[in-house]
Amino acid sequence: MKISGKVALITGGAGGLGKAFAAALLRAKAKAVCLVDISSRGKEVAEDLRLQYPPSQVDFYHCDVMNYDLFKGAFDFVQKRFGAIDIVCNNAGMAASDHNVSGSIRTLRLNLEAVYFGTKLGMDYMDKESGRGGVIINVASMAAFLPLMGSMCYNASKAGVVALTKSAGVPEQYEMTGVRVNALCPSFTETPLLDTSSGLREMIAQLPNHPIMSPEYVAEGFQQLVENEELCGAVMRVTPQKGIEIVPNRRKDRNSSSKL
Ligand SMILES: NC(=O)C1=CN([C@@H]2O[C@H](COP(=O)(O)OP(=O)(O)OC[C@H]3O[C@@H](n4cnc5c(N)ncnc54)[C@H](O)[C@@H]3O)[C@@H](O)[C@H]2O)C=CC1
Ligand SMILES: CCCCCC(=O)/C=C/[C@H]1C=CC(=O)[C@@H]1CCCCCCC(=O)O
Repeated sequence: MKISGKVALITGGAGGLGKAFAAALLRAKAKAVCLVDISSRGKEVAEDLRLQYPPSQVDFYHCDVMNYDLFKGAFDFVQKRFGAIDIVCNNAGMAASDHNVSGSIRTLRLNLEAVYFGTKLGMDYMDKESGRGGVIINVASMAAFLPLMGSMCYNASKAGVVALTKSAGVPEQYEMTGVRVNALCPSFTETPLLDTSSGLREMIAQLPNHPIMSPEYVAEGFQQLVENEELCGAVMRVTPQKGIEIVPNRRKDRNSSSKL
C-alpha cells in the first residue's frame, strides 16, 4: 500500500514504538494519523509530531482499548474526522511478572483480547463493503517464540497475537475483506516498557549479542508490512542478530508447487 494520503489509527501511540510507527507513516506523507492511548501523554506526542510533519494531520484520542465500546468510539472518531481508515496498528501493550496475578490477567486482556477487538474493528471499518480495503499490523514480540522466564502471560499473549494474525490473514479471508493482516515481532527495543520490570535491563545486558534496538529500526519493519501488498498473514521478526525477516509460512508452502 502506498502510504501517501492514507489515514491511520495506532493504539499505544503515546509510547515508544507507537510514536516511531506514527513518525514513519508521516515521513511517508500519510494524510492523518490518530494516536489512541490511555495515557494523556498522547496529547503532547501528537502535538510534537504535528509540528514535525506538516501538513499531515495528527490527533490524539484518549481511550482504553480493553473496552470494546470505547475502542469502537475511536474508530468512529477517526472516520468522521479524517475519512475512510486505511491502516490500523494494534500496538498498545504491557508486561507483568508471574508473581503479579492481576497484572498478568490485565496483560492477557490488553495484549491479546484488545488486539482481537482492534482486528475485528479494523476489518469492519476497512473491508471492501464499508471501506476501501486496508492493512492491520498487530504488534507481537519475539517472546512469542522465545519464552522469557518470569512472564508467562506476556509470552502467551504474544504467541496468541501471532496465531490470531495468521488466522485473520488467510488468503480466503483477504479475498472477502480486502484487508491484509500482519504481525510484527520485535526483540528488545529502547522504550519506556523496558523500565516497567525491575532488573530487566540488567538481564538483557547479560544476554550475549543482544543489543537493544532503536524504535526507528523496528519502524522500518512496520513500514514494510504496511507497504508490501504481497504480505498477508505474514509474521515478521525484527532482531539485532538477523535484522528484518519474514518467518516462513508453512501453510503457503504446503499449497505451493513444492512437495516438501
Ligand atoms: N519495548 C520492547 O522491548 C518491545 C515491545 N513490544 C511490544 O510493542 C508494543 C508497544 O510497546 P512499547 O512502545 O515498547 O511500550 P510503551 O510502554 O512505550 O507503550 C505502550 C503504550 O500502550 C499504552 N497503553 C497501555 N494500556 C493501554 C490501554 N488499556 N489502552 C490504550 N493504550 C494503552 C501506554 O499508555 C503506552 O503509551 C507492546 O505491545 C509491546 O509488548 C514487543 C517487543 C519488544
Ligand atoms: C528475545 C525476547 C525478546 C522479547 C522482547 C519483548 O517483548 C520484551 C518485553 C519486555 C518489556 C518489558 C517487560 O517486562 C517485557 C519482558 C518481560 C521479562 C520478564 C520479566 C519478569 C519479571 O519481571 O520478573
